[in-house]
Amino acid sequence: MIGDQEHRTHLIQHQVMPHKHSHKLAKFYYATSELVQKAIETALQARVSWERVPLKDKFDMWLKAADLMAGKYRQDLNATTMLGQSKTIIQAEIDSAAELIDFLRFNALYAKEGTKWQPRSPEPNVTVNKLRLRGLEGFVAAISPFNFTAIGGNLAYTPAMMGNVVLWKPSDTAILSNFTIYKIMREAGVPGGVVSFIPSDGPVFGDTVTKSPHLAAINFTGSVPTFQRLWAQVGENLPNMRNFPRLVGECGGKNYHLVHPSADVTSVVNGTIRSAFEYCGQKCSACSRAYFPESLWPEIKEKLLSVQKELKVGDVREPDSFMSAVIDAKAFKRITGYIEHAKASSKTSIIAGGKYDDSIGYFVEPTIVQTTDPHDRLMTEEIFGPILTVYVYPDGQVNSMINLVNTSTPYALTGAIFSQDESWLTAATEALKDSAGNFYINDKSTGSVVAQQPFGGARLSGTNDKAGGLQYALRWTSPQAIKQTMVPLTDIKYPYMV
Ligand SMILES: NC(=O)c1ccc[n+]([C@@H]2O[C@H](COP(=O)([O-])OP(=O)(O)OC[C@H]3O[C@@H](n4cnc5c(N)ncnc54)[C@H](O)[C@@H]3O)[C@@H](O)[C@H]2O)c1
Ligand SMILES: N[C@@H](CCC=O)C(=O)O
Repeated sequence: MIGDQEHRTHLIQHQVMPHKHSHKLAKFYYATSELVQKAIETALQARVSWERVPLKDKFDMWLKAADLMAGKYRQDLNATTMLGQSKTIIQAEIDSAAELIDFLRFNALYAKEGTKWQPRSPEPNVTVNKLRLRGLEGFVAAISPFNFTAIGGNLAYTPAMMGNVVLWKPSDTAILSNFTIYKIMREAGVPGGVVSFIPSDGPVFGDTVTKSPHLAAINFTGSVPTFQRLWAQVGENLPNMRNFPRLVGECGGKNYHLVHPSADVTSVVNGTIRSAFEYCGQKCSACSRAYFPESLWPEIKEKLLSVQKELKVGDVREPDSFMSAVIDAKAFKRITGYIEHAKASSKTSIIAGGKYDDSIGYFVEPTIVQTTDPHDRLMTEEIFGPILTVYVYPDGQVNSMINLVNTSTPYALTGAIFSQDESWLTAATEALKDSAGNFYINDKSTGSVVAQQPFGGARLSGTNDKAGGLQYALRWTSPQAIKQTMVPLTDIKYPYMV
């Protein structure tokens, strides 16, 4: 949707359940580069009137949208997320209804709080001295991932709330739920052209927006290679740009659970299973590598295996399914490639799961691998699937594990440490300061909540702009300082010369 118009182009995209043979849910049409260009022009025109809408009226629209999402459209959001993205009932609810509503309400609140602060001038002749928060000059390109419906809504609509116009490219595999958000926001009063909803091939969209001199910002969540490519393209096109575009990118992770010999085994087992396997491990925060002490390993192993056996992998419409199919054929191929690596390597053994089947859908068993090599690709590369790799260390080496955890991957998204020894917890928390943007103590590495644990990581995990936090909304403004006096400037002399 560009402005109020629906455009139909050559390439038809069907949104289907990751269960291959299930019904088609909807048809979408991919935008060409010319259409993306047209959307840029429409956005720039819409910007003029959108900027004039008072912030207070925008907040009212956002709160109205949140009410619609909590009320009459809650089932639509949840159902499209379940069927389109293969989320179980509970995983859809915490994402597309709850988290999205929180993003809308808390960002409005934080923006309101953030805009209260004003600079002061001690000069008696200065009648106005203030900071005006403007939208960015140009347009914002919001590029969202498949795995959280709420993230798509946040990437597009938080910049819009702060006065920006946005081109929103949803992920190919989350189009239907994302379009549902778009329609609700229109019903809540957001005018056409403020956010244009543009399903398109990634490179077609990325290449076009990064060539535009009017690109003001990219708000991206997805994988490291995609963000690196966009960043490089912006750099190449910088000489033609009117701005230095603001680049916000939240990317991948290789999230860890580091367990001390004093840890509570039940918390470790339950936290690790939930973090590694909920939504098939397709959360950027999912635990993918675990470090367990030799002394606790027999008990942890027995319990992990017994819980893993109980996890039902099935249709998302069955309430007792713990997880379902992975998102698409490409993901299935990537994930099963890691399982084949685990089978082939002499340093790894599969201790649970390991089977997969794409005859009726892209199903992969929750898989636990034990390795003797803490630098194996299974311990260092983002898999984004239901595979947990475990390294068992001699208890005496617990402190060298801290250094290993901190240095063996290029990521720094989430991590968790488990221990009942408070002095070790204090020392490890300090030593692991830069290893994770979201750090957990005796809790799993997933499950951040908007406004409770603002989310994002550094190193190659992203620019750490903390979605769901106080600063996020203000990131989408270009502040202007205004000073006014009505007293004539009568002289060029400095005060000490008078
Ligand atoms: N840090 C976070 O907050 C966070 C949250 C969710 C997901 N993620 C990460 O996202 C990744 C999974 O999501 P994904 O598979 O959708 O990622 P992806 O990088 O494949 O795709 C993300 C988006 O970029 C688009 N895209 C692809 N190529 C493009 C190009 N050349 N130009 C412009 N856009 C392009 C895709 O179509 C999609 O909309 C994982 O790495 C995960 O860790 C991070
Ligand atoms: N908010 C989510 C992470 C989002 C990334 O996929 C969590 O903490 O589980």
